[in-house]
Amino acid sequence: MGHALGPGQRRPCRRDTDGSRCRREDRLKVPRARCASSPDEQGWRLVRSDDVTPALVAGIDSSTQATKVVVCDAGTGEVVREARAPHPDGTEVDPERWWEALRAATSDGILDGVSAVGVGGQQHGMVALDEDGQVLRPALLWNDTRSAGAAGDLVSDLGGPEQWVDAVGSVPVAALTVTKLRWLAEHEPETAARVAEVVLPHDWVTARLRGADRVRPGTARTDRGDASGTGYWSPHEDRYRLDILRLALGRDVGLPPVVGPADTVGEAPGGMLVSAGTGDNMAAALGLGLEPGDVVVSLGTSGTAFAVHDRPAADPTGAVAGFADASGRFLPLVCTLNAARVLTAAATMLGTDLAGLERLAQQSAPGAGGLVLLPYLDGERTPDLPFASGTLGGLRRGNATPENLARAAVEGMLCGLADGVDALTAQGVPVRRVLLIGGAARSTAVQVVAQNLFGVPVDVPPPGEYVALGAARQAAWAVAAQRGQAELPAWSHRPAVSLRPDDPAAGTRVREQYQALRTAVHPTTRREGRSEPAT
Ligand SMILES: Nc1ncnc2c1ncn2[C@@H]1O[C@H](COP(=O)(O)OP(=O)(O)O)[C@@H](O)[C@H]1O
Ligand SMILES: O=C(CO)[C@@H](O)[C@H](O)COP(=O)(O)O
Repeated sequence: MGHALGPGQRRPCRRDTDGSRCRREDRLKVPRARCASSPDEQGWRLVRSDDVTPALVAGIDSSTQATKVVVCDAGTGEVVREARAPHPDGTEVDPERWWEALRAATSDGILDGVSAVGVGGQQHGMVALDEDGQVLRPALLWNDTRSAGAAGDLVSDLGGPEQWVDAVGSVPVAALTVTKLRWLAEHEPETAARVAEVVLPHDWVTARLRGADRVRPGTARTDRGDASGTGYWSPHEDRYRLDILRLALGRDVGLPPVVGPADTVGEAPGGMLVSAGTGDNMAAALGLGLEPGDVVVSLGTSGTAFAVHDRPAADPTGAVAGFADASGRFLPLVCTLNAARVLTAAATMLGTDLAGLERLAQQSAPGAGGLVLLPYLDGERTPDLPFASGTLGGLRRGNATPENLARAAVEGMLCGLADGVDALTAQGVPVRRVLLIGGAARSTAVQVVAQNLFGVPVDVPPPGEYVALGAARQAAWAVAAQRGQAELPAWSHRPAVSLRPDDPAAGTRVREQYQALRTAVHPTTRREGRSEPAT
């Protein structure tokens, strides 16, 4: 990687080349790897402030579709460099591809001069390692629904949804790691028998950042946020539920220890500190600096609605997952399987691109002339319909236009998340504004529809990689903690575009027609559709 100095190598600082002398009063302390001048007694190297301004931290978002990297000023959070590289499509992937994407994104030296790095990763993915740290099979990702049957079985095995909520805060669906382990035990027993340790995508990438060519059992670390998405770690008890791991896999295997939010888990070969990292939604919460009353609606590969809350969620309907956050609190979250890629699919159907879809959608009216799309194109997680497909309802000769189809796609994607925000409200989460982020939040058509759909003001922060930003903020926190500062560094935020509802009745009508079609097509949800459709 561009940043990686070999063991013992040091990058020269400017003092070495310009021969100037440090004055005591303008010295800063920076980690050892940043500068080749003499160490002081604490092992920090003293360098002139203009040599290290700004002190830099990096955040990595290893998400479903891509790896994104931001490098920030550690003091303010201002992004100074960015890069990205794509991941392969699919619902299972060899973790090596994530590492290759990270190498590609950082190959031009974007991490040069960075003092600490953190990783936010797609949640739930099952990375199964053998006793040598070799990956045993491609990681099964959060959006792989083949473990839906295992999820249903596990719910029954423990005694029902309430028992799951009591144990781990969430009712298992195919997304959760615990169901993937049960699936592995049932469908690939020989592989299951060789598993020595199970880690999550961010745990794996973080361990690789520390320089190892493989992730040997016992070396990876995780955090509360990502651990809470496994289904075998309890957010309210702060501990693994090994009985549940056994229920899924039939035996014990190694799991990464859960470290604290501001902990450092090691150093990269060039000397960068590596922070604990977390799940991507938890990282986004850090990147946005959420306040009580803020609910994030993120429109990436997944759609998520979540908030930072002071107590764990407990929703036996399974709509709200009772996750932990990356700061020591909780992160009640609703996730849909179909978000930004609904728009891509609709654009393909219309023979256009995202810009074309955007134009068409804005030429239609709220309600799309009665055309409604249930956008369950990849099955759905919330509601729990893993093998459902999309449904276009209300189609008439008079409304069969490209404009209405484009609008119905945007409305359908957002209605599922508006239902998600309602589910958070039902859990006692205060909802005073929605923060709209993720790739599809860049779309003006999405913003126009969102404005009246949530019943509260919608703020659209400037386009940015908030997962990576949050991971970088965690890295800055780890650096601060090493200096004895306990608080999460305060970072400034650029102002959001604020959208006030101007026709809430229109939003209500859009949601009502969506709910009517959903009820007609899927009258029950929770236990329905768990069997794969006949082919
Ligand atoms: N202007 C836009 N309008 C609609 N969708 C967009 C736009 N820009 C990006 N996207 C979509 O956003 C998605 C990527 O969003 P992102 O939040 O980065 O996802 P992830 O974190 O899952 O990788 C892609 O599916 C892309 O097509
Ligand atoms: O499963 C969830 C949340 O529970 C997803 O949100 C994944 O964490 C993937 O995120 P993106 O790639 O869509 O950002």
